[in-house]
Amino acid sequence: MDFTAVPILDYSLVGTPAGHSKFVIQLRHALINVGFLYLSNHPVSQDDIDLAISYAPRLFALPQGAKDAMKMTNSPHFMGYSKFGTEFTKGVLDQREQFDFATEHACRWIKPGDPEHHRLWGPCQWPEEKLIPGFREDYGRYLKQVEDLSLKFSSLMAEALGLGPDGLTKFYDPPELMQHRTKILKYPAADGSNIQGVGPHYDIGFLTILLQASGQTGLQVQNLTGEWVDVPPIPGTFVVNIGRALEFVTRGLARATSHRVLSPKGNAPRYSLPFFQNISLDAKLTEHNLEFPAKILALQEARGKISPTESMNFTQFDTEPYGKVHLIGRVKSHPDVAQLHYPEIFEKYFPCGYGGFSKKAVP
Ligand SMILES: O=C(O)CCC(=O)C(=O)O
Ligand SMILES: [Fe+2]
Repeated sequence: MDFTAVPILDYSLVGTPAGHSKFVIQLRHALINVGFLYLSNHPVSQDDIDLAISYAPRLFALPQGAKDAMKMTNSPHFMGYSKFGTEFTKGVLDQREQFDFATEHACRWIKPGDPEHHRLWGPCQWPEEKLIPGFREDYGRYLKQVEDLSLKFSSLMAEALGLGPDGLTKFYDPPELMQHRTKILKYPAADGSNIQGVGPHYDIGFLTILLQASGQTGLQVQNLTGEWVDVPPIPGTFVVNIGRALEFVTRGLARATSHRVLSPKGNAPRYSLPFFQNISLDAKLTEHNLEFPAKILALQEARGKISPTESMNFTQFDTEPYGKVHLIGRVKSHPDVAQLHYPEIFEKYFPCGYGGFSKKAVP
């Protein structure tokens, strides 16, 4: 049976042995058949969530000059501000404005010849403290809790896939090297039908934890037959989804699910705060062969085929390290940044420049 709604999983079940087993069975179903789930009763402080949500409109309301001072084109690490209408998904302009942040590190690209994806590590661009006092500290505290949850969740996913709780740890760097990414997103309201807030795509890593930070709908996911299913905001929950890297290392057992956001109708913008959990940027995914129990593989068999989709992002895991695949994704999404900082990769993916792409409604 194909899904017509995204399942809700109750994280508080994990607190007792019987509940833990129940949660793992529900998670197995969600990973194999859906690729998306809501997580309720999670351990992230509701006060910190409310604070993070309260900063989003204030951040976008900063004077344009303050936002431009932290523009992403300043940063070879793809951190900072992207004004409305500068980001592409599969060659079509997205209708959103955003700030990108990541776990902060010194840049790991030291000299020519070092892997290019080592330039993804680097400092963030933060707004001046006096313009939005407390934001950096409060948002950092929120992110740390989401990161901790994401790592616990990886362990639960490993159990659900029959690998045991440590079955996925080999894909992660030690904590001092891990770089996770996050965005604060604003989708302005738009008239017209099916305006592309962000186009159909997959996420890259093992999992994404998304906070829908306003009441507006717009997020949709594609089920097995290719129909778009709404994922409306449910207060008190996160949306968790599987990315392409987990799908790759599990040979399709866990489903990465194509999703998109349609611009909200009416007057109010939609805000969201995704947290993209990365694995090691140096990981070569083909070097790890995971063995799954036959009874779990039978569930993949029972799922049947997934209809073809127009989302074909992140296809190079068989030849490139994870970080390089990540970098290629960033180049395609942010060609203006790539043109300045990665001219050779830019040239490869945009041999005719990117000026020809235009606004298009999605069908
Ligand atoms: O804004 C959302 O709800 C989803 C955003 C998303 O899918 C992404 O940025 O990868
Ligand atoms: Fe996404």
